[in-house]
Amino acid sequence: MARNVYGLDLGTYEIKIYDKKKDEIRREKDVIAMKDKHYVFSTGDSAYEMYEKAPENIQVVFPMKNGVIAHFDDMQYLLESLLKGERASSRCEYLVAVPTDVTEVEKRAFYDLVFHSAAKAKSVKIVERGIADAIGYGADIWNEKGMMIANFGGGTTEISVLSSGGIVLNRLVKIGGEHFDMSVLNLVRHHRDFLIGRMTAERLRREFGVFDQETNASLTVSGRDLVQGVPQEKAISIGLVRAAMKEPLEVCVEAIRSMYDRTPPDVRRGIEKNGIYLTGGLANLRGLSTYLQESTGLPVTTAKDPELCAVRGLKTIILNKEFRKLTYSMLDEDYRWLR
Ligand SMILES: Nc1ncnc2c1ncn2[C@@H]1O[C@H](COP(=O)(O)OP(=O)(O)OP(=O)(O)O)[C@@H](O)[C@H]1O
Repeated sequence: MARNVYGLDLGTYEIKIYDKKKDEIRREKDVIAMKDKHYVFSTGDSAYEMYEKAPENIQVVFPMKNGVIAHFDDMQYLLESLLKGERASSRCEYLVAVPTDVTEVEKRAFYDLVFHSAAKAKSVKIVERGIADAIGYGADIWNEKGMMIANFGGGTTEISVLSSGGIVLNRLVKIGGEHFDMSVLNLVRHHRDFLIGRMTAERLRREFGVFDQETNASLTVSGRDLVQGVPQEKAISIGLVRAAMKEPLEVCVEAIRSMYDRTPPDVRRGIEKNGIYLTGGLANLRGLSTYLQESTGLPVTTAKDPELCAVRGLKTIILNKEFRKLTYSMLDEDYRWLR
């Protein structure tokens, strides 16, 4: 049987898989629900639906934390269940996008995860996620002499400066959608004595965004009044949500600024011309590009379906031989030299 090739973008919030044989991209929440800490109850989107609603004996676990694998066994189970049907068939090839600014051990964990999840993996190749993102964005990575990609994801913000097909600078900031949501949740609790769930905080963040829009808008959400201790509905103002997002946003902007300052002058000229390319699901956040443009003074453009940029890049690499040299195996003797 002909072997299949998969492209894997294992995100903190969502797993995206490109299946070459079917020529389709699948996505599933990176979540697993365990019953009594031992038995898998559900995985992916259905497990995410249970978050904050499940009975006490069901624990909803997020196997990735800040862009790296935090619960190896859970992640392995999740990946196997997403790739089920393939284990018994022919030996498959895998191309995995990994963040650059992580330790060797964390990077190796991605490799081991895929190699041991799919029993018959013929090969597992790695590509830096910043590169996959740039290719998925549609950038001419071989000839472009300077570009900056900022991937705003669920648990991280990865900023990469690329030139002539390689990464010049990269930084993984451990702030993503979940930190914005926790910040909203905490501010609402302190200012209104009102406890909301993380999913409600996400809803508020998505609704209000970070820029534009009328300033006296509000959204009524359910939660628990901490003074009376009873469930209630309260209107949460846009001002409170925006105030909560200010601090994490500023950390990301500061990281972009400092990377830009460290960029070599010739590469900088390219960034001045092209501006910043925004990718990752959080790039959908209303007003984010305008906010970044105003605070960095650089032009900013958002990718189409920004959360799928990296996996689209994996697809392009898999389908085009010329991109293969951007990938490497962690088994290569000269792996360290390659970095
Ligand atoms: N339309 C939208 N508006 C606002 N936020 C959104 C929207 N769509 C997705 N998001 C947010 O994007 C984040 C997920 O993005 P993405 O799928 O790129 O993350 P990930 O790749 O799983 O995480 P990471 O890259 O940090 O490992 C979530 O926090 C989600 O709330």
